[in-house]
Amino acid sequence: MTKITKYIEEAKGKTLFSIEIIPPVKGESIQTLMNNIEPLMEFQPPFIEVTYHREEFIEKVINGRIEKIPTRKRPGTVGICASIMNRFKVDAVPHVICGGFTQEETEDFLFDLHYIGIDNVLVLRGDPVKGNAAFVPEKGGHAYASELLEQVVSMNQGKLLHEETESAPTNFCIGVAGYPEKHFEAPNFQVDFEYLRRKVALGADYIVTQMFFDNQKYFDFVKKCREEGINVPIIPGLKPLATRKQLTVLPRIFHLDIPIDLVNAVNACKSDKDVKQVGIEWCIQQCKELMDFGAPILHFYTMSKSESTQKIAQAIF
Ligand SMILES: NC(=O)C1=CN([C@@H]2O[C@H](COP(=O)(O)OP(=O)(O)OC[C@H]3O[C@@H](n4cnc5c(N)ncnc54)[C@H](O)[C@@H]3O)[C@@H](O)[C@H]2O)C=CC1
Ligand SMILES: Nc1nc(=O)c2c([nH]1)NC[C@@H]1CN(c3ccc(C(=O)N[C@@H](CCC(=O)O)C(=O)O)cc3)CN21
Repeated sequence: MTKITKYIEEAKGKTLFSIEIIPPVKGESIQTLMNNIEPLMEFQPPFIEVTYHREEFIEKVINGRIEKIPTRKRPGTVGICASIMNRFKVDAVPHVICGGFTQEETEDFLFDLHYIGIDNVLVLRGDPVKGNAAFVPEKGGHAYASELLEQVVSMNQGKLLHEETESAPTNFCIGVAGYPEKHFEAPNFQVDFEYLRRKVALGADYIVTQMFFDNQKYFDFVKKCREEGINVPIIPGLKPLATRKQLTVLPRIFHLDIPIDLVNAVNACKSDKDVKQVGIEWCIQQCKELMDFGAPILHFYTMSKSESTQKIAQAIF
């Protein structure tokens, strides 16, 4: 399988299209997911990213006592990756997270990916368990994406956690997350930026950004990275706005600003059907500017729904 950085090199400046999907809720048909990916394949994404979802805790009454049961709402990241590679003949890029994994479990997980022919991973810390305010690392696991990244780099060098002898090296191309409007937990932009710098210094091959609705945030971020010697590709992450509720939900979850013109356009809408159209048009405009700027790839957070992304891709590719 091909490395993301190679796809970018081979495109020779042409902007590529990629998508991110989430595994289905357990019990839902995988066919629904495939039916949503299918219409986006005409835009030839070289890869599809697949998110990873950690356990959640549900409360159940067992023998008269309330117990917390760990359960996974969206299992199957590795299986979905394999399925996508088989069916669409594109690369799948799984998210690999720190949360819920010991280092040993991470090592085994990475071997599974390696064995099914995955050569790209997006290395993340991951979100806190649903309902918890703060991220808590697993005992014997990683607390930050940079630590997990070091483990992947070691495996690429044939070094395992506990084996004395050298292992056959893996060959992962490693992506990391970057935040044009800073990560929500970081005390300020500069502090967050220093951690990004560390991730790249340790061997990250490319950056995928958090979503943004104001291109200037991305332009400034890229400029800052280049000035500070971060020279890896910076892939913008885009989410077409789809509901009025997202005007408040997205800033709350992701700590990003929504430009006044977009807010006004959404508030002028009569229904979410109209909001969807506004979201599509806004995103098309963003994409055009990002292409002119020379963004290597436009990466869409589709949430496994194809409609808005398909319309946007039709307008720009
Ligand atoms: N493309 C994207 O933007 C994506 C982002 N995410 C989410 O992003 C969130 C964070 O993940 P990452 O950015 O991978 O985490 P990270 O480990 O790089 O950073 C997490 C937070 O810790 C801080 N930090 C990093 N290293 C530190 C250190 N050594 N000491 C003290 N503080 C440190 C950072 O400033 C940031 O606030 C997660 O919630 C993840 O699920 C998920 C999927 C894609
Ligand atoms: N902190 C964080 N966690 C993630 O999992 C994540 C990021 N950031 N940023 C990049 C991608 C994009 N992701 C997402 C996640 C959710 C929505 C979303 O649309 N959420 C719902 C609201 C969900 C809620 O109410 O909890 C929405 O209606 O917009 C979009 C992109 C997942 N990834």
